[in-house]
Amino acid sequence: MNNRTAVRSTALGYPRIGSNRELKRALEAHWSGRLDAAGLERAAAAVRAEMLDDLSVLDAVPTGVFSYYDHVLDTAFAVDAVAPRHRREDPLASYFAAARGDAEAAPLEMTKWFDTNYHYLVPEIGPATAFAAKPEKAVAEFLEARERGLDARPVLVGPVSFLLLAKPEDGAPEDFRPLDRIGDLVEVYTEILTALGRAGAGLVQLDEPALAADRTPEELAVVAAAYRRLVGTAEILVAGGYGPFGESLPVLLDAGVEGIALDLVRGRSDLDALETLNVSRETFIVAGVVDGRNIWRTDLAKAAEDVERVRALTDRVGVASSSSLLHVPVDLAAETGLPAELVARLSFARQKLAEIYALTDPDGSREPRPAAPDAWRDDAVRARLAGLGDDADRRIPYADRRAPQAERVPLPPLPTTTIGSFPQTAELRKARAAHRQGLMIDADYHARMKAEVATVIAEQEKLGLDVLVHGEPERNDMVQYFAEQLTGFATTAAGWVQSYGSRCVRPPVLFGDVARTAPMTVPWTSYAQSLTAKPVKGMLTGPVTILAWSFVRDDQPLADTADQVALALRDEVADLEAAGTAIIQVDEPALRELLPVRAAGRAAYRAWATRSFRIATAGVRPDTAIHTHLCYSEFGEVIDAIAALDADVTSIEASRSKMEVLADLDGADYRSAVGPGVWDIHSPRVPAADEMAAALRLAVAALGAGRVWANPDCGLKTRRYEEVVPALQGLVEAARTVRAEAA
Ligand SMILES: Nc1nc2c(c(=O)[nH]1)N[C@@H](CNc1ccc(C(=O)N[C@@H](CCC(=O)N[C@@H](CCC(=O)N[C@@H](CCC(=O)O)C(=O)O)C(=O)O)C(=O)O)cc1)CN2
Ligand code: MET
Ligand SMILES: [Zn+2]
Repeated sequence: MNNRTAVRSTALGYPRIGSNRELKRALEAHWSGRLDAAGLERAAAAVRAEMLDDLSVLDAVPTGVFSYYDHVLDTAFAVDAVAPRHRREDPLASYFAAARGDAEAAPLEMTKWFDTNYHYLVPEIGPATAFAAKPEKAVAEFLEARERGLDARPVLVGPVSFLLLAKPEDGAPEDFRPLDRIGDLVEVYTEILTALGRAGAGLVQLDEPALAADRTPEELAVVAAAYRRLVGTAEILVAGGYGPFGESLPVLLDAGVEGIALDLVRGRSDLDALETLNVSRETFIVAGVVDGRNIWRTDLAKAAEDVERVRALTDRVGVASSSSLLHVPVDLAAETGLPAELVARLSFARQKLAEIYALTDPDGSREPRPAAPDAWRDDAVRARLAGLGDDADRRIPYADRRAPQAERVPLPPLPTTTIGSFPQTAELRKARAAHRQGLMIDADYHARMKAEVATVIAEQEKLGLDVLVHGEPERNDMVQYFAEQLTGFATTAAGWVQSYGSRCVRPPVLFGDVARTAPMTVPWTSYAQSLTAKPVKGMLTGPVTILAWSFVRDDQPLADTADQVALALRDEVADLEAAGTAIIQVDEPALRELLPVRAAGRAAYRAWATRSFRIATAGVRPDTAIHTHLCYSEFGEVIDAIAALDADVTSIEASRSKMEVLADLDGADYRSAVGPGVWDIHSPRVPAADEMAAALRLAVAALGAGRVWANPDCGLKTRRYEEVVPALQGLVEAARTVRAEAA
C-alpha cells in the first residue's frame, strides 16, 4: 500500500449519477412517491458498485464521492451544519428538504461550482451553528471499497473551502463570516478523520478548490492554522482542482500535509513553483495531468514530461485527473454515431482512467495528441469575422431606443413575462425520443410540437401575461438544440453530465469552426406569433453560454471560438427580426460561470464575453428590443459586464438569494430595465402572490416602477403544470397589485 518508488494512479472523483442515469431515475421516482427509501438506497448501492468497478483499474480509489444530490450538502450533513428549518425526523427527508425545499421550508440557495455547469447547495452558517461529527456516510462508503480489496481514500470537502463556499445564516451579525467558525469546524473534522482512521483509512483527501482562487493573507493564515491542527489526526492529501494553488501552495506544504494533488491542466504554474520550493522527498505529489473538465484525449507525451518533473522532486508520485471526473460523461464507447476522426480525439471518464493508468505504466502509451484535421476549418467564417469591425455595437444608445420600442410594443408598467421554456412533459420527451429513434416521422413530430406551442400560447393568454413565449417544446436543451444545427459541433447520444441533483445535460463537442447553414428558430417563433395578438419573444442562447455548456476545442482562444458562434447567432437574430419579431431574448445564464476563478484573467474575459454578445445582437433596429436572461446570483462580479451587454431588458435570478442582486445593481452603470426573478423555479414550492408582490415592491423601491419587469427566476422546463399555473396566476396578480400601488 505504501509503495514509495512506483508512480501510483488515482482519480480525484468520479461521475456518480450512473452510466445510464440510474440514480436520476431512482431519485425522481422517489420524489414522486413511486419508489420508497429502501428502493432508492438499492439503486444508489448499484451506482456505487459500478463506480468502484470502473475505478478499480487504478492503484487507489476515491470513496465518499457518491452523492444523492450534492457533495457540499453531504459535507454539511457530515458536520451537522443543518439549518433548523430543514431538520426532520427522517434524515433522508431532512436532506431533500435542504436540497429541494418542501411544504414547510425553502431549500438552501443553489449556485455554480467554480467555473463549471455544476451547482452546489450553499450551506448556511451562523455564530451558533452547532457542528457535530456525523462520519457514517464517509465510513460506510470507505468500507464498501475496502471490502473489495481496494486501496480506498475517503474524500471530503475540506474545512476551509466548506466555509468559504457557505453563506451567513439569516439574521447573523453584519460582520460575521462563516470562516470565523473555522476553529470549531476543524475540531469536528478531527473527529471525522479519527473515525475514518479507526475504520482503517490511511490517506484522506480533503478537497480545497477554494484555494484555486485569490486568497487574502488572513485567509492563508486560516489555512495554515487549520491544516497544522489536522495533520496530526490523519494522513492528508489536499486537492484543489480548479486552477493553481498559487499562494496557497507553500502554506499547505509548510503546514505539513502528507500530500498535494495539483491541477496540471489549468494550474501548471504550480509545477514551476514547486521546483523553487523546498519540497520534502516524502511529500506525496499527485500530478493532475488528465483533464477532468474536458473530453479531449490527453497528450500522453506532454503529460509524461510533467510526471517526470514531479518525479525529480519527490519519491512519492501520483498521476490523476486534474479535478474530479464529475464534469465529464462516463463512457465514449456508448457513442456509436460520432465520426471516427472525432472519436480518435476524445476521452470520457472511463477512457481517462485508462490514460491515467497508462501514465503510471513504464510500458504504457506515450502518444502525443494528433492535430485537428484541415476539414474542421472554415475560411469563409474567419474572413467574415476579420471584416466585422465596429458592427459589434448598437448604433443608438439605450436612452434613445426606449421610446421607439415602447411605441412598437406598448406595455403596462411591470410587464409580466416568463423566461422561455414551459414544462418539458414526459409526453414531449417521449415524442422526441420516438422521433430520434426513427419511430415518428418528421411531419408527425413537428405537428406534435406545434400543438404544444398552441397550448402554451393559449395558456399564457388565459393567465393574462403581457409578453408571451413559444415555450421551447422542440428543444431537448437550450445549448444542444443549437449545437445540433451548427457546423463545427457534434452532439452525443448518452454523454450525460450532472448539472444539479437529478438534472443532467449532454454538453455538445465544439471541435471545429462554427457556421449556421439555415434558420434555427424562426419557424417556431413565427408560428407562435401567428396565434396571438400579444407580442411573442424570439428565444436564442447566447455565445458565452453555448461555449460554457459545451466541451470546447482547446487549440485556439475561447474568444475566437465565441465570435464564430456569435456570428451564426447574428444571422439568426436578423432572420427573426425580418420575420417581424419585435422582442428577441438572447440568454446568457453562463456569463458569470465562465468568469475566471482568479482576478487576473477577468478584465480580458469581460471584454471578449460581452463583445461576442454584442456581435450576436447589435445588428437589430432601434425599435427591436433585445432581452437577456442570467441565472445564479453573485452578480456583483459581473455587473459591469451585464451593463456592457447593452441589452434593453435583463431578467436575473433573485428569489432564492432574496433580491440581493438589487444591491449589486445599485451604483452600477446599468440603466436599462430589469426583471428580478420573483419565483424560484428550481424548487417545487409554489410561492404565494403576496410573497411575489413583496419582492416586486423591493424591486420598485430600488429601481422605480418604469424599469421593473415581473417574471420567474428561470425557465419552467423542469416544473409541472400543477405548479406553473398557480404560480403564474400569482405572478400576474402580484404585478397588478404593485402596478396599482405605483400608479
Ligand atoms: N445545458 C444546460 N445547462 C444548464 C441549464 C440548461 O438548461 N441547459 N440550465 C441551468 C440549470 N441546469 C439544468 C440542467 C438540466 C436540466 C434538465 O432539465 N435536464 C433534463 C434533460 C434535458 C434533455 O436533454 N432532454 C432530452 C432527452 C430527455 C431524455 O432523457 N430522454 C429519454 C427518453 C425519453 C423519456 O422517456 O423520457 C432518454 O434519452 O433516455 C429531450 O428532451 O429530448 C433532465 O435531466 O431530465 C435543467 C436545468 C444551468 N445549466
Ligand atoms: N430560455 C431558457 C429557458 O427558459 C433560459 C434558461 S436559463 C438556464 O429555459
Ligand atoms: Zn435561467
